[in-house]
Amino acid sequence: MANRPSRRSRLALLRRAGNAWRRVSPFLGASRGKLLGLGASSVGVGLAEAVLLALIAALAASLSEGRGSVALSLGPLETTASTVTLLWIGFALAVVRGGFQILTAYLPAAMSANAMANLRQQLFEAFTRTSWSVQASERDGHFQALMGGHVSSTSKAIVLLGQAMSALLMFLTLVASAFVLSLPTALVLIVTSALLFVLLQPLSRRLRGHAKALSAENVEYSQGMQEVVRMAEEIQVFGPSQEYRDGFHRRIELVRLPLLRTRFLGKLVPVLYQSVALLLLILALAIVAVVGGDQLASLGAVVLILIRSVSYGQQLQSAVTQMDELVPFMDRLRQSLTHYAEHPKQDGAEPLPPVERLGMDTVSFAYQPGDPVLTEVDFEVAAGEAIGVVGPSGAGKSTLVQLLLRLRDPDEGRLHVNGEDARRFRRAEWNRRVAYVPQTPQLIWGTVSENIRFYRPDIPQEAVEQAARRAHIHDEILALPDGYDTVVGERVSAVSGGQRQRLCLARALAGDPDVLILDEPTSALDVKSEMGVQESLRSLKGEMILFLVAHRMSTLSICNRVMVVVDGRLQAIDAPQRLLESNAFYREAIEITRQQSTI
Ligand SMILES: Nc1ncnc2c1ncn2[C@@H]1O[C@H](COP(=O)(O)OP(=O)(O)OP(=O)(O)O)[C@@H](O)[C@H]1O
Repeated sequence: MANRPSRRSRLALLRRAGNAWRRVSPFLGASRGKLLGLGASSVGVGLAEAVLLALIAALAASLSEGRGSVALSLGPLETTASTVTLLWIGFALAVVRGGFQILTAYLPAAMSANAMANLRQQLFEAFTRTSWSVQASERDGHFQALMGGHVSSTSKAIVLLGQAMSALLMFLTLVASAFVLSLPTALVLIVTSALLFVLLQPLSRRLRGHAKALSAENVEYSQGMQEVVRMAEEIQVFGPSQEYRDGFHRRIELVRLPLLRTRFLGKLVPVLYQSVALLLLILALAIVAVVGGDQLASLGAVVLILIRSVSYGQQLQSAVTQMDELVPFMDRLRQSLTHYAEHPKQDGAEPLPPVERLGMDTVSFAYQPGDPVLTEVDFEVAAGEAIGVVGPSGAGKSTLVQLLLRLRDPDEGRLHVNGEDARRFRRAEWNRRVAYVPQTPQLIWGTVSENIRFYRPDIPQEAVEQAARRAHIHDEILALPDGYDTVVGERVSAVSGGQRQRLCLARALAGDPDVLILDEPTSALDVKSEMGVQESLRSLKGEMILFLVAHRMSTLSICNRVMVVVDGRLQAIDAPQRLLESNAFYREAIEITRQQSTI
């Protein structure tokens, strides 16, 4: 029973090493070859060093005694050579060791840089391939935190893994050399290292706990930071109140404490290791002196090997400790990658024919089980129709749009195109034929042309300009300082709100879609800009299926039919004139609009 804790501790050490390896190895990818190279170079360093140390000890002994030749004892190999020869051999060994050492510095750096680039690509790919429901459920800043801190922590862990492996192999090579030179020395080395790891176990465990808290707080902090940038304009307008400042300061404080604890313990463990190791060494040397007897001849080499081993042991301990700090970051990164991969966008295999008819068959959808947002929605529209979508706030209009865009799939029922289930068709073609202009369109940092083309290099410049003409923005683009080459972006005021809306309309039209969905296309616009967008839509009518989600009833003037969505149910879908008679919500909304326009 008495030796139970220490056995458990030793097992814990093995577990820690295994855990670290299990966590880092999935991120190694193509770097495994480099890891093998690193292992080989480390053994090279260790061997060169062991022989060099024995040589130095022998040379020092012979020089102090003023002899011209040196009796060298390397375990079973006993030889005598001139001092000059041994000096040359020593010189060569030092150069060889230096060469291996350069490799042991280069390989972890290369592994880390590759891992950082690969991980970012992997993460980016996983994020873009995952479903909209997963992307939409993440808080702002989560992905940025993963791409930033978590990826660099993981690549740092790879450097540490390399360093740990190097230190371990050098340590083992020295232990093996010590076995050859002196059995008691080797035993002392093994016992000392085991004791050190056991003694430092509790501290390491605490360090892992603090590091986990730090990772969680870091994600929170990044999310908050993201909000600071995203809401910068509103904050400027509303004024950064004390409450806002206090909230952010609290976030900064929450990171401070686990950071302090993690950093402190991270530094303390190696320092303690050094002190305890030196104490144990003195004890060990005393034991070697007592039991070593005939080994005392090689005492110089033994001392040198002990000191070097302590240093490698310390490097190993320090690398493992630092890896412990990084484990939570790697865990979170792996969990996110798995989560993204487990929820891929569903795709169909068949090519999408031109959309003649589009509709829903008794579609129901819920974000949370048991809390339906759409219930048994049933309709069909034909090519060329313009359909308005109205309903009170929170009725489910935007959700309906997301289903039409195939960003989300119905829980029950089906979305159908030309009578076929939409899920059968390839998503890439759907994305091209079913275009969308969101409520608050976003511009990318790039030229006007790049904003309209939007990463679809197959769209020629003529099509870009044609789309701009159809969106009634071509002339205004030509009036910009560099025309289509003018750089615009989220915070560049080169374009007004109305122009931005029409630029995004041009973006949607550039792919020559069969279906165009506009979410509140004019809600944020002034009257003149609204008229511009209305004009564009009027000219598009009949060319494609148009869905106009609208709060402003004036937007509906071009619609053949209007859908009224109330409490997630499609209350009616009919011609505006008929709805005036048959639908209370529609009649009331029109009446309010009329009253407002006569004010
Ligand atoms: N991502 C989401 N997760 C959970 N619930 C959501 C989500 N998005 C919307 N909802 C809920 O679904 C319901 C319908 O929202 P939706 O945005 O579709 O309505 P809407 O008619 O477009 O509203 P508005 O006119 O105000 O934009 C609301 O109760 C809303 O809170």
